[in-house]
Amino acid sequence: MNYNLLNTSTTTPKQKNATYTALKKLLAMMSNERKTLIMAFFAIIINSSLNLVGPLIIGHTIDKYVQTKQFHGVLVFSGVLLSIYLFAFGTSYLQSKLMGGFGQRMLFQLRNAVFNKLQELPVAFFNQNKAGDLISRVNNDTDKLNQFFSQSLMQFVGSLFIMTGAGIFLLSINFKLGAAALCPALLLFIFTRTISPWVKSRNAINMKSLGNMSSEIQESLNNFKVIIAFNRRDYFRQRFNEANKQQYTTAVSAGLANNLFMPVFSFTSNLGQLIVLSLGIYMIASGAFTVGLLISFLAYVTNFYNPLRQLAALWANFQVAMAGWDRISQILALQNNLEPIPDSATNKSDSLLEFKDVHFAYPDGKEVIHNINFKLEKGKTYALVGPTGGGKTTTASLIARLYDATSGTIYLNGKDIRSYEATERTKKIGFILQEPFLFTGTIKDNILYGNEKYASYSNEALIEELKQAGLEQLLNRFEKGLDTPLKTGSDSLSLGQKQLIAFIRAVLRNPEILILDEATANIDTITEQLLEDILQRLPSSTTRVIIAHRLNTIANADEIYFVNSGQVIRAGSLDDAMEMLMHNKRES
Ligand SMILES: Nc1ncnc2c1ncn2[C@@H]1O[C@H](COP(=O)(O)OP(=O)(O)OP(=O)(O)O)[C@@H](O)[C@H]1O
Repeated sequence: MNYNLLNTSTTTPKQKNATYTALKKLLAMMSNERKTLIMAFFAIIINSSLNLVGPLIIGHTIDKYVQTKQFHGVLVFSGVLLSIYLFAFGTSYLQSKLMGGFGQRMLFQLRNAVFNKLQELPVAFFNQNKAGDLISRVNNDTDKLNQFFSQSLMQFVGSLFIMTGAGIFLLSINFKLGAAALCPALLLFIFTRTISPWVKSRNAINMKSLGNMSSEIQESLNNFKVIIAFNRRDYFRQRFNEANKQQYTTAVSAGLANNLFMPVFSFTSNLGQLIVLSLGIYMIASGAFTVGLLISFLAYVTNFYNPLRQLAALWANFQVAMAGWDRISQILALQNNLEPIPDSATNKSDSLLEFKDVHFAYPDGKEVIHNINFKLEKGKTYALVGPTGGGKTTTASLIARLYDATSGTIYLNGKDIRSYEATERTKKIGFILQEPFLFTGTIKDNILYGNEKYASYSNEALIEELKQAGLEQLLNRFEKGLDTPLKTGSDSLSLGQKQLIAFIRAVLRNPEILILDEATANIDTITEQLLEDILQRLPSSTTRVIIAHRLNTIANADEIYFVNSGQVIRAGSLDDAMEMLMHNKRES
């Protein structure tokens, strides 16, 4: 499955209905907000109606009371107008409050939905996408939608309402003149429909480049030590400058596209007035129309085109929001291709773990594992040795089902490894990675990560368990023991210390298969010996898979596999493995 979001744009012109489909999906997510939306809708309709009657009352007051100097009537209608304006203020406030709350709840829900989806996706997804771009989608793109919904949607509805009212008045006073006045609006409609996909694509490109810029910032912040050590500040400054420049260009282009609506809408409004004026004067001259009617007609044309002009700005916001939604829905539409599948009854294996005719290629790369076959038995220790880039980590990743084989089958306890639920599989297989990742929290939080069995244990009870497994000596190396605070990305711990915590975490889970991928590479020889003793004390049924470059670490292995150029060969003894490594070195 292709997880590369930048190669799966949903904004191609081919997908004509993409906006509407996206909108429908978005509204479906908001189904529990129906009551709020209906209330806000009525508030804006009442507000718009009040705004429509205002001028009528003013006209009526002038004609009936001002011209006849009946000041009592003027006073009464001023009071009526004041009440109307106060009521309009109330409905406008209510609408803003409802939609502001709705926007924030939607933002909260959307960010949760996108983040939860990210948690579900497999390693291949994260290999193919940059963290900076993903952060931009979770933060910026969701906010574009919030802005549209909290600020623009109901204005959109209100403007549409006033415009429709004015349009009906125009057509009912004089159909022919009304139709002529509305003609430019038809042209405008065609123009908007034609240009909208282009405007949306400008906005999509702009958001993509914003994501790209976030990736640049993220990369340089993550690797600041290397940048400083190699004095590459200029290089990153230049890369950031380029990304920023590109962002500037795409933002200008999107801004121009968004702002194109406004002058075009103003022009059509003026065109409408001009048509009414010229035709109206002609009709007055031929006796078919009156001056009074022409004045009210012009007022309605203004009432029709003014909200239309406002709609232009709102339409641009809508395009920005839809481009954002496209980018969000790309993530939401992804499926984890590592979901459990039904187990096929054939070709069962009698080993603890078996690779049968396994081939593997990374999603966007060439094949790196070629037709490998090997078995792991219960309780034995296996070593994977071989040159850098030979395929050891990839083989281990396949055992842990971080990826699925491109072809062939991997059996765990005789069942296709793909048929296990993730919780069951991760309980059986423990993996200590080359670069262990620790979360913000304490050592206790980190070693109990994903371990339900000990989640409710007190420190004392947990220390007792650690003692049983021989792990307490490792914990004692940290001043505050279980309560030692850790910070993500902080350098308060050495790599070796991090490896120790990852080791305790994996061993405490008591997995059936424990994979150590260069897990002791940064640990001193004495501590390494201690780890070796702990490994020896694991239950006799535990199978160990050790990947190591230092051959002394695999001296106790029952079986050694030589992994080179995507092939896994049984190496025999440690001496044979050494010979294979030396031979490989001489050849390369
Ligand atoms: N995420 C990835 N995407 C594409 N190719 C990858 C990825 N990870 C590894 N590879 C490629 O797969 C091949 C095997 O890599 P692997 O990490 O399995 O080797 P290794 O034997 O563990 O190396 P080392 O001893 O350096 O850890 C290499 O050619 C590498 O370039």
